[in-house]
Amino acid sequence: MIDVHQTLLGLFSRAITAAFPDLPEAPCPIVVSSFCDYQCNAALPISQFLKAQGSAILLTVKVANIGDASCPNKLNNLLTCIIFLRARGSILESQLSEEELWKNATVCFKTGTRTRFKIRDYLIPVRVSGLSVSYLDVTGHNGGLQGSNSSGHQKKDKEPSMASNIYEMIKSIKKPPRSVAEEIVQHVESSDQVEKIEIAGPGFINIFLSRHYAIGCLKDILLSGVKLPSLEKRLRVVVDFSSPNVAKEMHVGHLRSTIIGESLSRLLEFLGHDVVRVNHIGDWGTQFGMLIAHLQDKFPNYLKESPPINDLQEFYRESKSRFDKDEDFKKRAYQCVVKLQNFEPDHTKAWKMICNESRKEFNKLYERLDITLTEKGESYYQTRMVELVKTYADEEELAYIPNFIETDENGRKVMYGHPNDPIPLILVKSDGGYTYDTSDMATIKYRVEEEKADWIIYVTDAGQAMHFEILQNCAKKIGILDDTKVRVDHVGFGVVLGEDKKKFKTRSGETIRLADLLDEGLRRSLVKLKEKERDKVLTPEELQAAQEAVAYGCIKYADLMHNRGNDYVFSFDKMLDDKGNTAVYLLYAYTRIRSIARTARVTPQQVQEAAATVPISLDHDKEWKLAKVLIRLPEVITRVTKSLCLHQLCELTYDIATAFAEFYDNCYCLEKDSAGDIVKVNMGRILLVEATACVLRKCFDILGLKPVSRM
Ligand SMILES: NC(=[NH2+])NCCC[C@H](N)C(=O)O
Repeated sequence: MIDVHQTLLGLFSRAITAAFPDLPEAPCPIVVSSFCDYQCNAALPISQFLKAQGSAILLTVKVANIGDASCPNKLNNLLTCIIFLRARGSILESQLSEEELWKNATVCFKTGTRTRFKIRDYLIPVRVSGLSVSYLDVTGHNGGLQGSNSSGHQKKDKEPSMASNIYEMIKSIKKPPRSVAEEIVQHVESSDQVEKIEIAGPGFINIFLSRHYAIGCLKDILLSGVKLPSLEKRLRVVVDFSSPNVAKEMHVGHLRSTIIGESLSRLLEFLGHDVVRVNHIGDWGTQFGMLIAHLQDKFPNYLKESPPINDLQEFYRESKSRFDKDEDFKKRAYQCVVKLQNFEPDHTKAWKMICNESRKEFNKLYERLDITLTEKGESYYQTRMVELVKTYADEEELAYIPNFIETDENGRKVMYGHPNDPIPLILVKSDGGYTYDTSDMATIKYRVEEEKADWIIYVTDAGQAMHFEILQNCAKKIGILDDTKVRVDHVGFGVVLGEDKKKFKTRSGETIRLADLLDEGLRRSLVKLKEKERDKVLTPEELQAAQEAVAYGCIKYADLMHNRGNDYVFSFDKMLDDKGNTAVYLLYAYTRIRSIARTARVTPQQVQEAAATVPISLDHDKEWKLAKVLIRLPEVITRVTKSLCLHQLCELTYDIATAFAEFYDNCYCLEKDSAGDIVKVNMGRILLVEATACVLRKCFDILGLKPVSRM
């Protein structure tokens, strides 16, 4: 499967270059294209809007015939445009906050010439699916397409002046838009994907996707699976996620990191990258001093006999309270840290025991949620931290290298990566100990130099954004990181809230144990299944598989479907609803799809044979609509690779399920006689159904949902 959207933009990019060879050799963010069927043209207000942003606009390419027609035609250009920007503003997503978008939207509205609407009244409820906004490089520079701005690699400083120059050039073409459009269309190479191109109104280009092409594409899916073209360059990607802390509790924040990190890893693996999934657990640091000291007191025989610590969190609380109250204990705790950091054998053994207890708990959770991770915690970097500090923060050595590190008024060795950084990175505490910063600095060095990472992704709560920003700045400054060679992303996420919109806690105000949360999910999903009397229909094995798929699937999906930057409200009631955008709805859609071939008694073998000979049926509107959603998968994957926002893939998955539901309601795959016996099987449609199952399964796989055939 290829990214049709990109391909079409490439096609037009080349056509524009051919039609206007004098346009300067520079990337020019110009074109807005919409994958949309509706009538309204959004060109004018979008142009105004983008021009105000300093972008040059040549023309709007409207890719018609893809997507759905849910956008009411009556709305005028202006409204359409704003809905459009709001619905899928990939340009805006990374540049403008929602608030700024609204500000601009209003400006746009005010400068428009049409009737005034109360924009907000119209906008919010409209769901415009199947729209995309992209930059198009007019000149073919950079191989034709300018990546979206969200990758962070764009040379932002050059852009505005370049864009306005180009804008001037474009104005100097001095042709009416319609003849500009005609000229461009004349230069479009013939393409498999395009059925026809029409010029509409004052000069909008409408591209109609070819059904023949779509049929071929779906047939490929049936015959060789959902596959993407091979990568230009396979990257080594370190995804640092989950990363709970030993002995402290693993909380919902870690759950989010685990879910998002796992899905991102799956997505990047699907693309063909070499993904290293790292669990950077907090298994080092001063808290181990008190834990070891407490272990020695509580289980003096620990070296001979494994201590029965069954509640590690309670153990942590006990040692913490001793540490806070008892000066002698505190002193001993500090000595233990020093011994541990010097790898003294008995202390190392005690430390290992404590870590093992934690690890058992973590692993149970990973197993339940089907998470794959390799542990390489903070402790792994101990000798590298020593080395790092020696190289960059040693008093004697400092004479020989540029003076990056300073000693602050508290006697800490600190470093500013950028003069604007509000706080420094703390490499060495006043007592000589290392910090979270020190270990992350040593880690980034290790990942670049030894792990040979091309891309490092940190998945943590948004609260750590500043830490990673400063870390990157410092790493660049001392030459550990070259950000033109290594891409670094902090994938931040918001807080999980309870239904009362406050921090997610138990009724009595304690942090929720993740194992309890999963158990509760299982309990509730079983209740739901029983309400529907599924226990009477399914075998015990099927029932259990459904129960787990629903419980774990709904927790994961509820997390992933929200824009990760926002806080989200954890509600079992909402996530277990079988109507609306939930895992339950999607899982049911999948079982329904699976049941069609089963009812028709068409075997997988027969599907394969038919795929090679019978044409897939795409004549009916609803068939066509479903097909168009299915072939958007590569486009969405590309987008998520840039934004690292998985809700975009959730949206597509939901779009597929709803397009399928419409198709299913309108198009019979089987014809039955009055006795209920099948008299005819529409194989062309069965093939479409099976292709839908393939694409949906791929989406499920990335999102961590387990498809079940019966539920
Ligand atoms: N390299 C990193 N800093 N990874 C993230 C670690 C997350 C940390 N253990 C926490 O619980 O907040």
